[in-house]
Amino acid sequence: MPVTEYDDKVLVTLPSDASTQFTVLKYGATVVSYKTKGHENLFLSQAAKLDGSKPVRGGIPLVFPVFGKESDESNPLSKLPQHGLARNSYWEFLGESSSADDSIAIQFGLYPDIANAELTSLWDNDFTLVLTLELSPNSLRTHIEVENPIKSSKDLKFNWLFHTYFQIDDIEDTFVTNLTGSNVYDQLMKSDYIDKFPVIQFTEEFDKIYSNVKDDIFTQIVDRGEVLHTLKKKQLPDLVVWNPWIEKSKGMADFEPKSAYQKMVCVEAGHVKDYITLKPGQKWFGEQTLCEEALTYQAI
Ligand SMILES: O=P(O)(O)OC[C@H]1O[C@H](O)[C@H](O)[C@@H](O)[C@@H]1O
Repeated sequence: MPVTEYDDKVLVTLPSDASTQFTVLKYGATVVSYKTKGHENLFLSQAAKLDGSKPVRGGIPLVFPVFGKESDESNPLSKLPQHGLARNSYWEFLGESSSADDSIAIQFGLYPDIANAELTSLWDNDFTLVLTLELSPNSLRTHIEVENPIKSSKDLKFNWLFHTYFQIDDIEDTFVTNLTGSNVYDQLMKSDYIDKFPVIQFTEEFDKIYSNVKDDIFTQIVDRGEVLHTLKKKQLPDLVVWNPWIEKSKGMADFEPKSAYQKMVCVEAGHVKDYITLKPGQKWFGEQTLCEEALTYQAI
């Protein structure tokens, strides 16, 4: 059975090989597991809340309409908590959207009348989100379409980000490639610069936004020369790279075991350096694909 719906989640398996599969919670439409031939690609904290009591610490949480916290109090988005309301709302499961000979896709929708009411009361905007999750033998494609409904009375301004937690073997043997030459904003140092290093390595807490990364660049997570994950994207110009390291891990109650910072890295594709603006009736889409590619160095 390629698509199995439960009360709180949906399990999707590849028609030709059930060990290639993903599981997505209806809460936040959060993918919490993505396995390729039985191998788990995503990190999920052992203390992650999967009961809808708080956003999931792991998998692929969805960030909308704001990345981080908007500090300008004149901006209505400043009323929302960090990373907005998509990851802490129950989405509507819309069923199977397509299936080819060896791929299968399902969709979820989110709109104000089913979103987290406490948060939509703080941010009074109309929106229609349709998330498509497509599984193929060697990839998981996540596609988001955002619409400002024609009946809306105002422009829709928003960020979007797939907050992907990748599982790795050892953070100190891991690097992230193909972001050399990008504009970087270091969220810890609060500084902007051009990245000159050939690869990203990790020796401490790391929290940087790489911006204006072209869609033909694909980012790879590499462990001692072996490519663990490849991320491709469309219409998502920014990549956030984050590892909480020791102290920040200690400060997150839902991050367990505390040593797990060594087993994960977030590489998050999004549009976060400025807001996308849609007039009533307009649509936008963004897409990421987690796939398998040989080690490929691309000059920026
Ligand atoms: O704890 P959360 O709200 O899920 O945020 C977790 C992390 O998300 C992103 O990676 C940000 O760049 C980090 O600054 C933030 O700490």
